[in-house]
Amino acid sequence: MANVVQIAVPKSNSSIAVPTGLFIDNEFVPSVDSKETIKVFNPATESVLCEITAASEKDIDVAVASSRKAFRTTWGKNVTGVERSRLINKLADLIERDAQTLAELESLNNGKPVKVARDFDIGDSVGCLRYYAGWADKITGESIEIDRKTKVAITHPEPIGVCGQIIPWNYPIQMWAWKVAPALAVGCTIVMKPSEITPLTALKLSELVKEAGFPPGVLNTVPSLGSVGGAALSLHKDVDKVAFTGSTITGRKIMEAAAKSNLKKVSLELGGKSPHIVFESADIDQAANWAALGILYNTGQDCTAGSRLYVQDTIYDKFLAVLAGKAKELIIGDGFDEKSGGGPVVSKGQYDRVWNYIEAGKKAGARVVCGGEKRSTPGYYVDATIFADITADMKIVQEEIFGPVLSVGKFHTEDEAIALANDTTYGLAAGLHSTDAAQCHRVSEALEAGTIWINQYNLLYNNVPFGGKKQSGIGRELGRNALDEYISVKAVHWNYGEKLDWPL
Ligand SMILES: NC(=O)C1=CN([C@@H]2O[C@H](COP(=O)(O)OP(=O)(O)OC[C@H]3O[C@@H](n4cnc5c(N)ncnc54)[C@H](O)[C@@H]3O)[C@@H](O)[C@H]2O)C=CC1
Ligand code: BAL
Repeated sequence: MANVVQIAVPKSNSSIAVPTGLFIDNEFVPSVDSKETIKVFNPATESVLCEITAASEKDIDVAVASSRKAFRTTWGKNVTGVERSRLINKLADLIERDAQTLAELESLNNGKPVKVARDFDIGDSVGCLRYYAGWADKITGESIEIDRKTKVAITHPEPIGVCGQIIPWNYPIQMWAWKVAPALAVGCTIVMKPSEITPLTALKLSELVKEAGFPPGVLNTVPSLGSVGGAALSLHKDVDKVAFTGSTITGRKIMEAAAKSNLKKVSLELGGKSPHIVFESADIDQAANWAALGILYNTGQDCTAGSRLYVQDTIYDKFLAVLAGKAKELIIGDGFDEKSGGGPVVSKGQYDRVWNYIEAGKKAGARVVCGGEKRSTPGYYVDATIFADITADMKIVQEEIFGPVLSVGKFHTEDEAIALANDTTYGLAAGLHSTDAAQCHRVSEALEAGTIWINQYNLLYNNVPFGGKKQSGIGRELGRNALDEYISVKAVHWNYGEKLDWPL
């Protein structure tokens, strides 16, 4: 297999050179013991883009050993926060320099529009790296008073060690940045396993990690099947922490593997079935804009997708009509077409999964307000689909779909809205629209979710923590809180004056 493949960029005469090997010790290398490859597809055309090396369990061992060596020698506690900050900022600069190419590659592999990948995913990722670069030299411990005459305790926030990072396919670059930035800022080393569905930008970013000047082994990249590389990382006895974003079912497997192996620290950012409530006092046009964004952004392939919408009965019909109009306005099309606001879903597997849910919704008797019909052209496209008059027992109301499929129901009282919203095993996010300030406060207090949006939806900021309650996850990403996920606090007790009388 070629070490580098050239991937043609549509509507241009250019191509993007993508390394196909495993990135270990700052070099692209073949597997040590396997000839397995991963076929990478373009979801807009259903065609194969290239084949890349699939890491085996032995390759994971090699990558972990390399990251351990770097942790003990060139990174970890061997490098100052100022230097870590400088390197992370340099990496951010290089990503910003290559934003257009990275966005085109992201679009080719994931389907999302180039402009969305460039201006949102990559723009946000650069900001994320810079935010954590700012933290790198400000991670301090404290001195704790015990007895001023004799003793003090000092805490040292130490990097936890070698981190396995397992990321999904819905935001391949952004999830990479959310994981990599705080880990590097603290001084951890990383074995990154991108999704087997979207590994290309993680490989391209690895070139920039080397160019930025990070020592070999600080960040290794090992594309692999989840059941091979992901499982091996989770079970590895020399991995100190696994950070994961993906499905709840896989999150559960990772926790089990951590428990069975070395009790490594685990942080999980999992699925959701997030409720979005519109009260009668809301600005209807604005609430409809946010509700449309909530379910259609990234073609609904978003852990925070506002996939259950509850509208007060007094405005239900009017709101549905406005919302359906907004949903039809968004163009879901080719990622290289400037007019597209959304692309295809990521894969044949995801396409089939989403259509199974749409069929289940129809069968269960939910009313189709818009969408719900397949296109006859190639590409894994799913048009915005809104189901109304839902009931709580329907599969489309209970389960995460991860596509542009919205379930809408009505409520009469505030208490009823809260009960419907919280009737889920998930707890990632929730939204509400109201112009009654007391109601905004009351309802946001009552909603069981890690993120609540009031009169907006789906906006996240690098300096605000993000994560789930209930079965949506453990731990927090973004903000200062994410640093704690990569830190092990050491307490040093220092005696400079107390004499111990013996025996007791
Ligand atoms: N919370 C989120 O952002 C995401 C949620 N999902 C949900 O999961 C559904 C299924 O998508 P999948 O791609 O199958 O998700 P998944 O959770 O299986 O995949 C996410 C990552 O986990 C890895 N993985 C898979 N099995 C593993 C294992 N046994 N041990 C360790 N790592 C493993 C995969 O290789 C990938 O890198 C989606 O339809 C969606 O509902 C999927 C991706 C992201
Ligand atoms: N939108 C938050 C990141 C995620 O979907 O995984």
